[in-house]
Amino acid sequence: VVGGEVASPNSWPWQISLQYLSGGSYYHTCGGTLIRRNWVLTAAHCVDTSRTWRVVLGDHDIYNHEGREQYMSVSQVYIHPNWNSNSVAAGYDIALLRLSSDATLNSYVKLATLPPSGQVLPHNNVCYITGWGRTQTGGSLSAQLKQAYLPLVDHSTCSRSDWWGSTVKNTMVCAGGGSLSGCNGDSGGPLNCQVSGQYVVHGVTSFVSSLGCNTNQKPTVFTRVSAYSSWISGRSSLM
Ligand SMILES: CC(C)c1ccc(NC(=O)[C@@H]2CCCN2C(=O)[C@H](CCCC[NH3+])NC(=O)C(F)(F)F)cc1
Repeated sequence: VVGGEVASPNSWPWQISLQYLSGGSYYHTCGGTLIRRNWVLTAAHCVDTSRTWRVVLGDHDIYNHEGREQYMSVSQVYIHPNWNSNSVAAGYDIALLRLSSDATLNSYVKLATLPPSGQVLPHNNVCYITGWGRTQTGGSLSAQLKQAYLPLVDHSTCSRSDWWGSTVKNTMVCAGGGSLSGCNGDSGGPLNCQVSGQYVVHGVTSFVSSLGCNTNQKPTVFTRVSAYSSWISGRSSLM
């Protein structure tokens, strides 16, 4: 997350850290969202390599054990069947992880609210991106979970030729576009949008400009969760 601030600990209790095993240690690579006690929503591009994954729930500082964490192993990875790793512009950048056991829900770990199928929010809707991603283009990951206010950008604006043009599809959501943005390592995490006073996870962080995370008129682009409701509910038996 470029700009914004460190979140109050566990204030986004559905945010998870997706980590992979390498040389006996686990490393943060992506974010994700807890949607059922044993299901996590993330980005396909996060998990399209075969690795040993773990999901950390209730985390704040990814480099320090603070006692609220739950470390979950992943029993199955379901990448959207239409995902093509050579074409993030085609969309389908969404995946579900089945956890080997159920999360314990408490004040630090809660299930996200997902939008109704097809819901598209208005331009400038209040949204926050959260994640442990780089804090500057080419910078390092954030130790503590960060949040940044990214107003929603409607499709007509986001698909303007001097914005993302035809790269952005209707199955995506744009937010920000100024000096605040997501950045590498925020992938797969939630775009938390305020709807009737409640935060709803409307996006899965997908891509930013390769010219720089907070490139003007290149908002952070998210997979639109409401475009994949039936796939999510069908796969995670979520009705
Ligand atoms: C569709 C095409 C024009 C296109 C648009 C944007 C990009 N962006 C990028 O490649 C930048 C540079 C580092 C990773 N990255 C990204 O945007 C990666 C996803 C890459 C998926 C493709 N392999 N996503 C993130 O960094 C983010 F924002 F989700 F945290 C690449 C291609």
